[in-house]
Amino acid sequence: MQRILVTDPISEQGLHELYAAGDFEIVEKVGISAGELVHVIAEFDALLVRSQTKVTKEVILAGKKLRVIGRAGVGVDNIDVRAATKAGILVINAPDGNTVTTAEFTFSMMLALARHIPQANASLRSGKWERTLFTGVELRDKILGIVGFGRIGTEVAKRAQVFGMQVIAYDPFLSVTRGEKLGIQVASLDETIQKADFITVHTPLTKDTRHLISDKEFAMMKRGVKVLNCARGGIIDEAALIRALDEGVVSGAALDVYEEEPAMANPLLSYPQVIATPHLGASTVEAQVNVAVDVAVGLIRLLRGESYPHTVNLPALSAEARKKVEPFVQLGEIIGSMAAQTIRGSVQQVQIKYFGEPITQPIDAITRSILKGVLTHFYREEVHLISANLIAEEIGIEVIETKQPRHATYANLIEVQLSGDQSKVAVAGTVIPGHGLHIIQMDEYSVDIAPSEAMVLTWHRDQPGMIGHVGGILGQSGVNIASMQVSRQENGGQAMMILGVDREVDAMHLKQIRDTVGMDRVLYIELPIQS
Ligand SMILES: NC(=O)C1=CN([C@@H]2O[C@H](COP(=O)(O)OP(=O)(O)OC[C@H]3O[C@@H](n4cnc5c(N)ncnc54)[C@H](O)[C@@H]3O)[C@@H](O)[C@H]2O)C=CC1
Ligand SMILES: O=C(O)C(=O)COP(=O)(O)O
Repeated sequence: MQRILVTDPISEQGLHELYAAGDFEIVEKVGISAGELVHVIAEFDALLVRSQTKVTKEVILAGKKLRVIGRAGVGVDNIDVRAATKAGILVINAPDGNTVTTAEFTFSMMLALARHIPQANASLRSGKWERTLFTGVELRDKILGIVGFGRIGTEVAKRAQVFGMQVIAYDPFLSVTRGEKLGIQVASLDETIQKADFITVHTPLTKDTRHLISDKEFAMMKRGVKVLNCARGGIIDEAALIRALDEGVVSGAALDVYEEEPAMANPLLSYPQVIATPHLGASTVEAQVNVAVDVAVGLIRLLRGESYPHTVNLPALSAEARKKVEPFVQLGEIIGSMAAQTIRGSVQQVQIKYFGEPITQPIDAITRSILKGVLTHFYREEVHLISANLIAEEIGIEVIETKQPRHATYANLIEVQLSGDQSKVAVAGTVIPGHGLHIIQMDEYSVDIAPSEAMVLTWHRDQPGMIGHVGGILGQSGVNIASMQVSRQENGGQAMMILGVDREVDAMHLKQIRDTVGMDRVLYIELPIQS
């Protein structure tokens, strides 16, 4: 039975999905220490977290059976996604379930900031009646700068417009056309923060967004600006924010997230102009049910070998798309593997040429599979579809893809050309409906053979008796020949033979074949054929 470990508080409904599935063992260890997590993770197939659990490289390396990490929420910055990718572990999240909740929360913070509600509440409770001290500002006619215009940024903008605010936004993926449609101004980061009266950030925390708002940016802002961070601690540089508060550039800040959480001793908490909450953005009953159910369903589906749309480190495919692309994915791995096993020396470049039907498919899936086929032969650790691109990048293999709508002869064709320090090799294959996968080109040789798990390849002189001789040696070794193709460049010139065999050919008999007069090269290869 597959085992799922839950280490953060997940709504009952989400847990119910997991228990009700019936085919998993669920272990709840909320609040587990980092050390204990590293210790126990080896026993689990899946891990379910929110933002408290730090899924570090150590946890991932210790998770020998781990296949999926589920994040009940959006941000995955508490998970070492790169390490998970390299280990072939899928990371999934639940990005839709808490969008409105977090946008409503951000808006509540903006109103609270504009009207000093938390400070006034604390003042009255301490026995004071301070009406003039807490004079606020209207949101109407103010400019709201939104940095990061994804799901949450968009929902915040809609609410701001209803309050009569003008919205200006910066997001590298936000087009002017979309901005016009939504009635907002699309601008650069600098222009956004220069013009705004309120600035709110809604990007993920990445190496590019860490300290996106720092001293240089605060220096550009209007004096008296109010800033909000209900996205991730670290997008706004906290030390720079302190300086901006001290200098009076920032007149108020609303923070839900911190560079270090829990934020027990954060100096920003001592500033009366700062209102602060303990990472509550997604904490509504509704959002917690949504994200927990979404990610629980995702874990169940993926552990059962089905698909889930919100995969962080592997493009998601619908069941229908998967079915269509599957034959090309299989073909890709086979020809990648065949090319890798036939090249002499190392591989520096993988050139993939797609013709016809594959270009209408999610090609990333085929390319990953080709790389898996190539790298499995060279790389010391297991290569997965999830890790293939990253491993190729890390070991410095250049990957070039070209796409042609048509091929002169075949309705679909994939060619993989490997170039290395010593040689080059090209293998091409096609999928023939009703007849499966066919290898149709091996370097300059045209062939037509269905790939099989075990194959013998020979390069030799085209001369009488070669086929019989090789067949005889294989027969003596007890290896049955299941299929065969011979191809030559010219009569009496260079030729090659590809044989599908029923089992492995031992070294002694391979040497006998190799020693045949006129034989240049002999290889026994094994291909990743899926039954
Ligand atoms: N306080 C809380 O409890 C919650 C916080 N969050 C945080 O909010 C973030 C955003 O969530 P969603 O809107 O759902 O994600 P999203 O992926 O829909 O939107 C993020 C946007 O940021 C943009 N972006 C990325 N890099 C950027 C850059 N350098 N400059 C400007 N824009 C950039 C992206 O293009 C994207 O449009 C999450 O990553 C998470 O960290 C999310 C939910 C709850
Ligand atoms: O979904 C997100 O990114 C959040 O920040 C929510 O975090 P949480 O699940 O409440 O710890």
